[in-house]
Amino acid sequence: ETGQVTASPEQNDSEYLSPVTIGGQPLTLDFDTGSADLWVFSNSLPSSDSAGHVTFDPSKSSTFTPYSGATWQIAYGDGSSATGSVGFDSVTIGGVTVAHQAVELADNLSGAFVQDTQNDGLLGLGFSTINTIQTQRQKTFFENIMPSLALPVFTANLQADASGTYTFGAIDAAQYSGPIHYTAIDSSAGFWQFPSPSYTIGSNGASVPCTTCSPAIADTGTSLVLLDDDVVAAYYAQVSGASQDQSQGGYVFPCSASLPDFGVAIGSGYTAVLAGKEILYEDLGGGVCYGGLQSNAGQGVQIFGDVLLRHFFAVFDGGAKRFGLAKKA
Ligand SMILES: C[C@H]1CC[C@H](NC(=O)Cn2ccnc2)CC1
Repeated sequence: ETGQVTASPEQNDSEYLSPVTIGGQPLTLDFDTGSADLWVFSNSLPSSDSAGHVTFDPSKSSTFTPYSGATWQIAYGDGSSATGSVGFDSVTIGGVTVAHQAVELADNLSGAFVQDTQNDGLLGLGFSTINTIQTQRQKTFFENIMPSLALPVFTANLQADASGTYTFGAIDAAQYSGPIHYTAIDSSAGFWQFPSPSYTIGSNGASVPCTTCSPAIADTGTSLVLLDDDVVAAYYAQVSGASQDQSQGGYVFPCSASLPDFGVAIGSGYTAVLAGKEILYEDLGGGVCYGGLQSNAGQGVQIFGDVLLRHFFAVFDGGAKRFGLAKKA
């Protein structure tokens, strides 16, 4: 079987939200390849937290079964967090159903989630080695559905300021053109992780090999591209007027600045290039703009988020354990 759903951007394309049905109840979730928990706003949240959100009410689902005693707690790279209880229910995405999916019910969450009222929770598409359910971690939707899919894959075709697509079980030829450039992934840390041994700056920028470059992860749940400090410093050294602004939390530059192209190696065979204008992430006002490339704060992994992914067709191959990028159709 195969399934397909829309991926609708929030402001600044900061995240993408997709429709999911849980126990017959429709919710809108952020599909996140950088984590492995499926959690939802639930009716056990105080109304001050759930106001404006759609909440899942297990008592209204005829197929929900509690996982008594199980708990979960997650913290994300942006400092947001959530905790709660667990049950199992039927989860359907684009017509594809997992009958007994672990569904994590939030009964406490951080302010960032409360304020983001279009988001009713997250659906992790990473590997279940990093699922946070205790005392027995549970599989992701993709791991559960994989054996039933025509192909053991899902693809992400995110768009800039427009609705895109997640597809499960097929690599839709209508969504890309030319070759898919694959790299093997190492899932041992729970991520779609691969080496990124070089980068390029400028339109005919020579490839700069970096033996010390941290491995990269493909992370649909992160808005920006978060790079090793020396790489991001090398980029903004080429942007006149750029500076690190602690109050804005990263590199800013005059909105009128000329931005060089930037390319990152996807494994050792392919460099994914972003046009300079795609590095302008947000206009902060007063002629100051915030960059889409920022530091990973020495996390030892480079995080290739939506600023990169939305310019390509991305293939997450769970069967062959590989990740690929292609030009969009
Ligand atoms: C080391 C990496 C750090 C960044 C992590 N990504 C996220 O936290 C994405 N996310 C989801 C909700 N809010 C943010 C992935 C691991």
